[in-house]
Amino acid sequence: MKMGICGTGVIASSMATLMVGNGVDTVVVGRSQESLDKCQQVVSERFDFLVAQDKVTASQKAAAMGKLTLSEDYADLVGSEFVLEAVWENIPLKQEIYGKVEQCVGKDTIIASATSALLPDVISEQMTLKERFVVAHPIQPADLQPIIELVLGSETSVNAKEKAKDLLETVLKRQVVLMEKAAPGFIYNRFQHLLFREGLYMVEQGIASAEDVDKTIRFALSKRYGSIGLFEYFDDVGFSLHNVIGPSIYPHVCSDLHMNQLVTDGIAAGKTGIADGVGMHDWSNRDVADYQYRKQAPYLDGFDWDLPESES
Ligand SMILES: NC(=O)c1ccc[n+]([C@@H]2O[C@H](COP(=O)([O-])OP(=O)(O)OC[C@H]3O[C@@H](n4cnc5c(N)ncnc54)[C@H](O)[C@@H]3O)[C@@H](O)[C@H]2O)c1
Ligand SMILES: O=C(O)[C@@H](O)[C@@H](O)[C@H](O)[C@@H](O)CO
Repeated sequence: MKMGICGTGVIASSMATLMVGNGVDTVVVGRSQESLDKCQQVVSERFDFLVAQDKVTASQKAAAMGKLTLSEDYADLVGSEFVLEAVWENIPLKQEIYGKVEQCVGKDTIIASATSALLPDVISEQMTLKERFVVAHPIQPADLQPIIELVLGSETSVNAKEKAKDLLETVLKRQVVLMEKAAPGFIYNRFQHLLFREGLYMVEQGIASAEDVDKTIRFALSKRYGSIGLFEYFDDVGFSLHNVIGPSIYPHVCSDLHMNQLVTDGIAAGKTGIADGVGMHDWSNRDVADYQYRKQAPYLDGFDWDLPESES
């Protein structure tokens, strides 16, 4: 089995880890040797983490890394069953990438975008064979988090849908959520960005601190919906109470259609998050390594890759 990835960033690196970790011959196409080397380093570090967690042996890591090919040449994608585009969330760039990929792969190759929110019909509009295009939206940490949202374009064929779903489920061991209709942000990001917007709004309005918003999401909302479904609880409480409570809240939540000022101010000030040491939190006195571990920990029990064994 051969797959390809276009891009060398956060998602490309984690999806490359997932692919080679499930025995897939994987070609990562990047725009510079420097970015490709960085991608390979991140994949190696991902495996080092899994070795440290006793999920992968050093021999299995070596076998998996042996399935990773780095290239600046799209022609090396030839023979891929599935090519994932994971470049910047920029429509013209994505469309440029698809044009390059289509010149190098067969007509039955699935071309997928990892886009967080963009509509498949919009980003695939310049493609020659739109019927083989899908959105396959992973969720961080993309190599461990099992859910992947599969979003079809209006011209995506039934064969392409079935092939994409099968590859994601049987080869990459994902739990596929197949959208009934394409909608910007799909399911996950529509909810996540509502949470982001409202949390930012509450901090801006002095209603709550970033710390208390985090605490409420972590220890109340996530705990509840980590074991029961949103609508299971909705039915548990019953429509009548929601019918009273909901409308007493709705007029007071943030309904802005633009990004919160806190964020645009932070970008202007170079205070954009962990990368800058300060964002909604001051990371100078927070344990980033602990945060990164907590981000992965929930998925380690379910780790079930078909790891390749070393030939040696
Ligand atoms: N970061 C996340 O949490 C996340 C989660 C799910 C989906 N996504 C989506 O995945 C995609 C990639 O996001 P990311 O977070 O990995 O971004 P990133 O910034 O980490 O990586 C973007 C990559 O695009 C590459 N790139 C830019 N121009 C290029 C070109 N001309 N040719 C080839 N490569 C080029 C960059 O070198 C970089 O490797 C986006 O569509 C994003 O919305 C991101
Ligand atoms: O949360 C994720 O992993 C993804 O849904 C991403 O698409 C990404 O984090 C965006 O939400 C960032 O705004």
